[in-house]
Amino acid sequence: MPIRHLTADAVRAAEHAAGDLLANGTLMRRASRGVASVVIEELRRTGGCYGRRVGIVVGAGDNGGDALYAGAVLARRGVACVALLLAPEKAHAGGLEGFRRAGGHVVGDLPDALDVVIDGVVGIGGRGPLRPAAAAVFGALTPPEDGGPIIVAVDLPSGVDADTGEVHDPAVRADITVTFGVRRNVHLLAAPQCGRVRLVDIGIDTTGAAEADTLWTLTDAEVGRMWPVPGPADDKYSQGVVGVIAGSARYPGAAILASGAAVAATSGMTRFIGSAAEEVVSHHPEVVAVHTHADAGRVQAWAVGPGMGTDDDALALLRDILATDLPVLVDADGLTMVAAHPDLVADRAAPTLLTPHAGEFARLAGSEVGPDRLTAVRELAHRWQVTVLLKGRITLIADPTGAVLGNDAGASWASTAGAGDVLSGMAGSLLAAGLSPQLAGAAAARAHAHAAVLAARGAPIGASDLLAAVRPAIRELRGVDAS
Ligand SMILES: NC(=O)C1=CN([C@@H]2O[C@H](COP(=O)(O)OP(=O)(O)OC[C@H]3O[C@@H](n4cnc5c(N)ncnc54)[C@H](OP(=O)(O)O)[C@@H]3O)[C@@H](O)[C@H]2O)[C@@H](O)CC1
Ligand SMILES: [K+]
Repeated sequence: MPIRHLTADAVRAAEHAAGDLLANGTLMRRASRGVASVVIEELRRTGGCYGRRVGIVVGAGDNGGDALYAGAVLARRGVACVALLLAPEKAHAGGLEGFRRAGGHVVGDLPDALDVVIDGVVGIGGRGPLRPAAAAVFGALTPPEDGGPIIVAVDLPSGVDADTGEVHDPAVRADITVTFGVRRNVHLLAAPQCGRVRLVDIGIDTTGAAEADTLWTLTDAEVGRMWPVPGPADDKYSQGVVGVIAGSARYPGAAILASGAAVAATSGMTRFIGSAAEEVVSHHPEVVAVHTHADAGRVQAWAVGPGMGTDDDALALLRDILATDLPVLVDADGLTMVAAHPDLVADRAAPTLLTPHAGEFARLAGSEVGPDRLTAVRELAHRWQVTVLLKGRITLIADPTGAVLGNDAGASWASTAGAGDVLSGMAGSLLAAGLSPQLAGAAAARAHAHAAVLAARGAPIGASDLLAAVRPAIRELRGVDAS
């Protein structure tokens, strides 16, 4: 089952559906025990609980209540707990009483030399950036890498939007985020700001949430299982033939990278059309490369665009390809032409996957992506009735129905010239193998990100290194031990 992320409204609806468990405070007690056990685990990992020091920053709502009840659990374990109340008159009364009774102290300033700071400023009820008092507290902390406390956020790092993941300035940057029942959009969309996300079961049922309130992520195992590999009855044609149109004789790089990635991603055949046909074959002799569409032979899907140029010939070729009833991925120069001639995709009934980065997206949509990337990508896919893969550290893939899959690359090593060409070839290959545009995009994004991490191992890479790591990445996702 893919991992589900919900909007704040959908989370609240699930909490309300829990009835008495919400009303009698059971949900909050479970949530706070979850926060406390994550903090205890962290303290044990670094020497134990007794005599360690935890500071709690408490806001005006139930998020502060979670933090105070968690402080009470910690205080009973012998942790020295202090709480700074940002709005003393609004602090959660039951939580504050429990905290004091367990031996916690309320302070006017956080002391130095804390081991952990708990961010209980705001959760899903927060709006906008940290207010000045909270900003001053977090701004004064020494970063963990310089010996300062680690920051554990309750539900989400305060100052980051629960639904859009917009990181306001200022906002908390957490080392660990503890959330309850189900992940929120923020945990994917602002993953780098959340640190490690720990999900605590509090006994709510979130399965009834509407698709419009849901953002999905595939697990590695799911990507591994859906990756097409040859079966006993397969031949080179039955696995899907992909056609790549990329690069030029003058700039053959995109052609070589995209077709190489298509070869690496699946075992079927790769065809190529373009003026760089000879260069492609010299790098990848298994590619059947020709100069014109008329000579190309049959394919099951096309990946078109990287480095192909935007002149009249390129436009005519793109028009021909998009006029077929085959699945087509359009990237880079292809997107520039589609942005200028939306009629190219307007009447397509066959699956279409557009793979823009933020700049290309703005050209297609007519406005910048903005801070709400999720809504932006959903709207463009709906408006154009195509699947849109918006690239970034967090890649979002929206289909025309509004369903969105997201992929956190986990690192930014793939931010290198030519990496997009590799993604096009991989996703095109998966389209040819019969995956839907959304699954092809999401699976390719996951394997691409994994390949980047494997290739980099802590040092910068180029797209050729990334390409070389595509097979090892697929192997790992499939759980195959190659040794
Ligand atoms: N319901 C349950 O049983 C469960 C709930 N759970 C927990 O409750 C949390 C939601 O609690 P919530 O609804 O009380 O909202 P919450 O996020 O604490 O704060 C909102 C208040 O903060 C303020 N404020 C707003 N923006 C601000 C800013 N930028 N900077 C500073 N302050 C700001 C604003 O107050 P104002 O000062 O404007 O009057 C507003 O009223 C949820 O995330 C989870 O942790 C769990 O225990 C599971 C069970
Ligand atoms: K928080």
